[in-house]
Amino acid sequence: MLFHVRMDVRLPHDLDPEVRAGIVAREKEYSQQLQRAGKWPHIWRIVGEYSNFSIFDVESNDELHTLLSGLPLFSYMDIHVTPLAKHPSDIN
Ligand SMILES: O=C(O)C[C@H]1C=CC(=O)O1
Repeated sequence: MLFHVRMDVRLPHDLDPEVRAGIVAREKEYSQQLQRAGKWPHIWRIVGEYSNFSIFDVESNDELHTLLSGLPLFSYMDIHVTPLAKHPSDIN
């Protein structure tokens, strides 16, 4: 199942810089692990924003929720999920 996910990062401005760097480093490792596993096949920066558009390829809503709620930045993000279905005009 494919999902389009928008993540808007909202880190507090007064967060300790070392804590922030640690969370961001763990987020990168977690994200790249899921990308290597094929669960997170696309991630794009939204120009001018601390936000991304991503595509997740998972077995179920529950799996997506588990993966998203495991993000080290989870409590610092607004996340919007859109389930995707095959378009009838898609030739692939
Ligand atoms: O920077 C972001 O968009 C937030 C987050 C998603 C993956 C990652 O490494 O950081």
